[in-house]
Amino acid sequence: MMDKIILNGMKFYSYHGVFAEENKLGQVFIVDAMLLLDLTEAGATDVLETTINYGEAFQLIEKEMQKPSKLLEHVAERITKTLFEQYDRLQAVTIKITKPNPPIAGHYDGVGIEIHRVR
Ligand SMILES: Nc1nc2c(c(=O)[nH]1)N=C([C@H](O)[C@@H](O)CO)CN2
Repeated sequence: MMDKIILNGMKFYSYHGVFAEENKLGQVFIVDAMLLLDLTEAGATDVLETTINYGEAFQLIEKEMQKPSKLLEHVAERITKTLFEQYDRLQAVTIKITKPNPPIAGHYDGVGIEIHRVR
């Protein structure tokens, strides 16, 4: 079982979507990220440089969320690519993106996607 760094419920106001109104008005997105890596060394040494700084990971995710895409799948793949490029120690990642208020009539908590990628 792999160790995890978890960033849950990150909220961003962004402009992703297949409809022009979404690209123009924007909406709230919720991102959950799970970074899988070995945390043994950080646990033993108490040194930040032996792990992934989740504050820095947040900023990388925030930067990707600011670049508009049509599909949530594309946003999630961009986030994954950035994290793998930035962190050699990252072995796998799960990214979930939810739109709580998309332009879809009905009652629901949200719609979205989740991807899991292994290096
Ligand atoms: N699999 C997906 N389906 C849809 C997406 C998406 O990103 N992935 N997006 C939309 C619209 O942008 C949505 O916000 C409103 O219908 C539709 N389906």
